[in-house]
Amino acid sequence: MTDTQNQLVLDKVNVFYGASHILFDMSFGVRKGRTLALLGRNGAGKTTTMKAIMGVTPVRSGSIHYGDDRLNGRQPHTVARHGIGLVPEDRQIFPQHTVDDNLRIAAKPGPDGQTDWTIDTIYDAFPILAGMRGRKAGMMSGGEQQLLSMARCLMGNPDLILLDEPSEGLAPIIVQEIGRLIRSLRSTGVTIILAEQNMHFCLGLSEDAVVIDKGQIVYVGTIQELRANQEITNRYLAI
Ligand SMILES: Nc1ncnc2c1ncn2[C@@H]1O[C@H](COP(=O)(O)OP(=O)(O)OP(=O)(O)O)[C@@H](O)[C@H]1O
Repeated sequence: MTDTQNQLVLDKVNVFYGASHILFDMSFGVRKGRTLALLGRNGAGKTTTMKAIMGVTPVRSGSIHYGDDRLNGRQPHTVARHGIGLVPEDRQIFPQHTVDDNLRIAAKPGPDGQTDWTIDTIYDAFPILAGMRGRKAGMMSGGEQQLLSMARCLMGNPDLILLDEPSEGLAPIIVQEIGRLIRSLRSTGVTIILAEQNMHFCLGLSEDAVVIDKGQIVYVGTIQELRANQEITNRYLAI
């Protein structure tokens, strides 16, 4: 696999929070149109990796490239303008606004002017949201808010989506719905990084996998090879 096939490349990325060294020489690539599972236990550094890509958390050394563009050192809104969308772990919806307003506020064309996702295509893809478009977001269940957060990200017509633990703490029925959505997103050709603690959730959803532990990469390969690698799964993943 050469770097030219990669849409996003992290090369020896180091991140600190104050004096604490959090990510250590993190290097991996994500290929266009593929889904990569970013796996690791609680506190392994998955969210920090996503925040570093988005420009929310500064990178001390190393580089993050998206195609030919260097992302590190750029502001989050500039990274977003390149076509990268984050669905954050804490969802970041506007609780006082309706579902419809939450979606309309997030509407913008993608980096090449594409507008595949509109309020209508979103409601087609997210029938649960269509049924509650007038409801205040703060009055929705956690799972419904997670769907809204994903839908808000799509309203920005991204080429690369960072999904931070979308299944965490949710009822199985909503986890299934989120899995269905990720599968249908994949069929649109979008690139996805899916941060998860749960490898099994990622099995039918991703081709590639990176496992991190204490801010260091301990596995890069396919998810099927990872599944068969008991040494890594037992040691670094909560199964
Ligand atoms: N703002 C912060 N200041 C200091 N340390 C932080 C901060 N945010 C995270 N950390 C630490 O950085 C490490 C990585 O955290 P991170 O949230 O990236 O992990 P994670 O793999 O996403 O885990 P989780 O599943 O808990 O979200 C942890 O040790 C965490 O305590």
